[in-house]
Amino acid sequence: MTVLAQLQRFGVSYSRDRAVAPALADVDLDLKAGEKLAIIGESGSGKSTIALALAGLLPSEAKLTGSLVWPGYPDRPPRAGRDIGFVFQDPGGSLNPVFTIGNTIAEVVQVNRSVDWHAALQAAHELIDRVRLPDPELIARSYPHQLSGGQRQRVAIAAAIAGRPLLLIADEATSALDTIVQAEIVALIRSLVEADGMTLLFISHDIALAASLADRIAVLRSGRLVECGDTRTIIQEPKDAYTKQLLRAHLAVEA
Ligand SMILES: Nc1ncnc2c1ncn2[C@@H]1O[C@H](COP(=O)(O)OP(=O)(O)OP(=O)(O)O)[C@@H](O)[C@H]1O
Repeated sequence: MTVLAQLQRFGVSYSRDRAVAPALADVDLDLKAGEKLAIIGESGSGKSTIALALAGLLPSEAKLTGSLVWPGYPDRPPRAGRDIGFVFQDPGGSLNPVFTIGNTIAEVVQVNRSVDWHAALQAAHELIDRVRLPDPELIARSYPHQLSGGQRQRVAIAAAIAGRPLLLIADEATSALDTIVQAEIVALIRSLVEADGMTLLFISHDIALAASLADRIAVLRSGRLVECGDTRTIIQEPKDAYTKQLLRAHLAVEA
């Protein structure tokens, strides 16, 4: 597999109240083209910071160290919105409440695919169908508040893939959903990513959920990468004490 993005001794520090706080330090991580990579770790471990760095969306005051390169894109790194689609935890927050679902998705299509509004709306209906929402015509005319949380997340996924991205980043995309809807959304993400040959970065605090989807798992703790390997090895033969702790905590919750 070719490397899509490569982090080497990569670090990010945010300034807060004139103090500089490291959010990531010395991270060495390759994101391979076409893989499903999960990043797991507790709240504040730096997961979203990696996602924002890849998407070029870190705040301008963030201080970067080490390197982040896209070997296949030496002149222009992939751009968020078109080349990189994002799905966040709170679909309500990423959908404009006064736009219909159809207009929201069509706008993303139009911005990224240089088509007229009619074609963009048509593509929006097709995307609504692709994320397996019933009655695309009706959904397209609906507003976000008229949908359930799971349906809104499907819409957010449709908007995220509307620009035909090469990389989809799902940042705690299922955390606000109940277990059954969570499994449905994970299955949807998997099928879309595999059908379109996208690379997936799946960010979660839930090691079991990550294992159900990912080819590889990277474990972050306090801004440092403690372990990274293929999913089976991480789950069956974790090397790091923190990974073992995450697995034990999951088993305790299951019990
Ligand atoms: N814009 C910012 N300004 C200052 N500090 C920030 C900023 N964004 C994140 N941080 C800090 O950086 C650290 C890593 O945050 P990050 O959001 O990457 O972690 P996370 O693992 O994604 O957490 P969560 O699962 O809660 O979203 C945290 O200590 C956080 O408070």
